[in-house]
Amino acid sequence: MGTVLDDIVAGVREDLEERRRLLPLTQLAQDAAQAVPALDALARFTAPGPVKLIAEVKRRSPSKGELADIADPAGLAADYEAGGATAISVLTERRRFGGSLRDLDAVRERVRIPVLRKDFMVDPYQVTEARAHGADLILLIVAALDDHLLRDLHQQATALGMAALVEVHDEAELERAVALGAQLIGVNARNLKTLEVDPAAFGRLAPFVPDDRVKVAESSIGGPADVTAVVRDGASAVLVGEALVTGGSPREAAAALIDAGRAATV
Ligand SMILES: O=P(O)(O)OC[C@@H](O)[C@@H](O)c1c[nH]c2ccccc12
Repeated sequence: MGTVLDDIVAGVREDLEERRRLLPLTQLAQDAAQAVPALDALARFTAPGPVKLIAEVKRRSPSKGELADIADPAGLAADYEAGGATAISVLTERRRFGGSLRDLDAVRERVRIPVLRKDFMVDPYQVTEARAHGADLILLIVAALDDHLLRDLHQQATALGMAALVEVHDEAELERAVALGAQLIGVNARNLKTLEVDPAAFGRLAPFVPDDRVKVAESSIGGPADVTAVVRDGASAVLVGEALVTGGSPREAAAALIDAGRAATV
């Protein structure tokens, strides 16, 4: 029996083949070459200052179902930016997360900060597609990739001027991310194979992330207290979705998370 991750990736591949039929890679590559140049996302994450917030445009999730009815993803992203976010993550996976490249386009047009295409990247076509739609960053999930593909997609992203957030959930995956030379390493508290959350994952893995890499705590950050905890454990960035889309003012919620990080750093 396959894992949840296997199921999600199978659906992603089907959707991808349909897009590839409509727009062959050669044409997509031209779009990528003509896209707005990528911002230097890595520089923003390594800059001094308090914890960096990656704020996510997230409509639904396989574990929680519908989270928020987001009528205006660009407006939401603009609120995050006004609240001090360093980057916007836009889920583009359709079947389980309700995302789309349309959301990515809308956000890209509105904000001036780096935009992360958050999806299950398993094919070079998707990386070119990310750049064609103006992404500055992509997510690479180590659990979904063998070493060969991980290396190829990482290299391709870099060649296109993008940075990669390389996501791990356990020690073995972390070793692979470090060996790859990943500069942005995300520890996802959620195991994508089972959807279970392990709130201690970041604290356990962070000591093994070399200090010259950016440590990102991902998932299940419910509020300022959780930011304080991961910053004390060494996080220099946090990736937050649900708590921002289900709260009141996204701008104030974003600012409150960053404030908590600031307080924990000093
Ligand atoms: O909504 P949360 O618990 O704040 O989580 C955000 C983000 O970490 C989560 O959406 C995520 C992390 N890694 C992923 C990989 C694929 C899809 C989604 C994700």
